[in-house]
Amino acid sequence: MKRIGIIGVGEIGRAMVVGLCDEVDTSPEVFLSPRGARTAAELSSRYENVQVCADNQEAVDRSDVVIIAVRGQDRHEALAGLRVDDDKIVVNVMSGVANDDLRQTLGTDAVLVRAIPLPSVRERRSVTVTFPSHPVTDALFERLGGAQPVADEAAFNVFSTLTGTLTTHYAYLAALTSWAVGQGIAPADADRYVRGLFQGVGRALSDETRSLHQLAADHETPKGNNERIRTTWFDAANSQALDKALDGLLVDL
Ligand SMILES: NC(=O)C1=CN([C@@H]2O[C@H](COP(=O)(O)OP(=O)(O)OC[C@H]3O[C@@H](n4cnc5c(N)ncnc54)[C@H](OP(=O)(O)O)[C@@H]3O)[C@@H](O)[C@H]2O)C=CC1
Repeated sequence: MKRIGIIGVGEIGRAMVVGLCDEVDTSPEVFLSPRGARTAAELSSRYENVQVCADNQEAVDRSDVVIIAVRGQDRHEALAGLRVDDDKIVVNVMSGVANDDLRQTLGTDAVLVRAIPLPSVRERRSVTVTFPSHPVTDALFERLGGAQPVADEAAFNVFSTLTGTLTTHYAYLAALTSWAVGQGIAPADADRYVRGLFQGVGRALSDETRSLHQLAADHETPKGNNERIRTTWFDAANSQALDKALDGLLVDL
């Protein structure tokens, strides 16, 4: 396994380190940038193969694969003046930052791979979309739950748009809970019930022999309660509003 540097040790940087290092037989050497100092210190004390570097350049120099995981707006400050030799492999996880843009900032001919790791890489349970496919980065993300290379950056952006819907899903569950509380149900009871309900739904998703439409149909009695809510709330107007929001995000990526 290659030596891995991480520039930007926040939520996603931490999730990747934990996924790579926690309870595995062999883990790579990991070199962290110093910012996000508390998280970096915690990770280096937890895993003996993880070290915090004096600066971003040292993290790059000691690594074969460099993961750029700062917020997009911080990239110029984080990367300005950084020397990235052409034999490195750079993984760009910054949402909305194209590889051409990053190449200009870094001024390198190194291989650049975009990736969308999600927080569940922490448990090695998340499939990570990548572009372009590269054997080293595909192997890296296989260790974290799977790699799904896509054909071009346009397809990458479609998947990136899909990842923008995650917190809406949680907010939907919170809205259902609030509605029940409004009907007089104790908050803890409503919360526990909604979580359990949708954990069951989540587990059913792992049955890939059934299409999503089939799964919906299997949960629905004709003219029953589920059909009623689906057709009265997730109606054509609501569905079009969702498409419009997704189209808008895709255009802006
Ligand atoms: N969170 C997610 O689910 C996902 C995030 N991403 C992408 O990953 C990137 C990071 O997101 P996330 O982890 O949530 O963000 P965080 O804000 O949690 O982490 C960003 C980290 O970058 C550090 N940083 C800021 N400036 C510098 C610098 N000059 N040099 C080195 N490190 C620096 C920050 O340090 P400090 O705390 O000291 O400011 C912080 O630790 C974003 O571009 C985002 O689009 C991609 C997929 C999913």
